Amino acid sequence: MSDDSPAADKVSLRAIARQRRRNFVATLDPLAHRLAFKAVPSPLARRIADAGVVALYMGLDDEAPAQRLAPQLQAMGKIVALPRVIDRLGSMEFLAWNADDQLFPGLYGTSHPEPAGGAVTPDVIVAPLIAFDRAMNRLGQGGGYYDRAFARFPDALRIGLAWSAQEIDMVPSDPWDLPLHMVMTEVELIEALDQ
Ligand SMILES: Nc1nc2c(c(=O)[nH]1)N(C=O)[C@@H](CNc1ccc(C(=O)N[C@@H](CCC(=O)O)C(=O)O)cc1)CN2
Ligand SMILES: Nc1ncnc2c1ncn2[C@@H]1O[C@H](COP(=O)(O)OP(=O)(O)OP(=O)(O)O)[C@@H](O)[C@H]1O
Repeated sequence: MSDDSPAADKVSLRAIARQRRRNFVATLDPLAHRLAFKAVPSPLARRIADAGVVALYMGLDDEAPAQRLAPQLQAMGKIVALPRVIDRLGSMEFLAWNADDQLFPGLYGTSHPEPAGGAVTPDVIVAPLIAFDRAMNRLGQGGGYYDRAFARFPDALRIGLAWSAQEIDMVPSDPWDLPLHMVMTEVELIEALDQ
């Protein structure tokens, strides 16, 4: 693989973008951090009006804390789900979750709801990311978990959640990468132009 392949680009971009995210979160005003990502903006609420199941994720480290959207989504009548990593090869399922349900430790330091309830089909997938661009490309952890979930649930609305500092000029795109429909940051909601 040559050094200018998208894969090599992605590896170096991940390191740069993770560092930028870390610096941004470390210097963010604590009150601004505490208030971020708590409310579902009205254009998003309208867009997901007919959705039954919304998949969030439990924010790790400096990730945008998607779980904070859960109470409002539940008040809107949505079933909230969280991912469970099934193996180290990229398989993941989504499990229904109430904000007060216990979580269990999973792979890669993640935590997930009790699997006995069975997997659900998401109408909306809120995805973590390392970086995004205005063309709605998403750079993830590199495990291909969300790429595969997007491919498996092609009708789901794909929403990236990120701190504004995670925007970069261009995320290299591979053939399997599906663009996001929306990106929500602590300051704006970005919608794909063609949807
Ligand atoms: N909060 C949160 N939950 C999530 C994800 C995520 O990015 N954030 N995932 C998003 O996919 C899924 C799996 N999580 C992952 C988390 C970390 C790595 C990781 O650190 N990968 C290494 C390389 C692989 C390895 O260590 O074997 C790396 O990027 O250096 C991979 C997947 C499901 N749940
Ligand atoms: N739909 C798919 N089916 C099978 N493999 C896939 C699919 N999408 C991506 N992959 C594989 O996943 C790997 C990681 O892809 P990539 O570097 O784009 O991850 P990412 O989008 O940054 O990470 P993630 O989706 O986990 O957050 C690649 O090796 C790719 O071949």
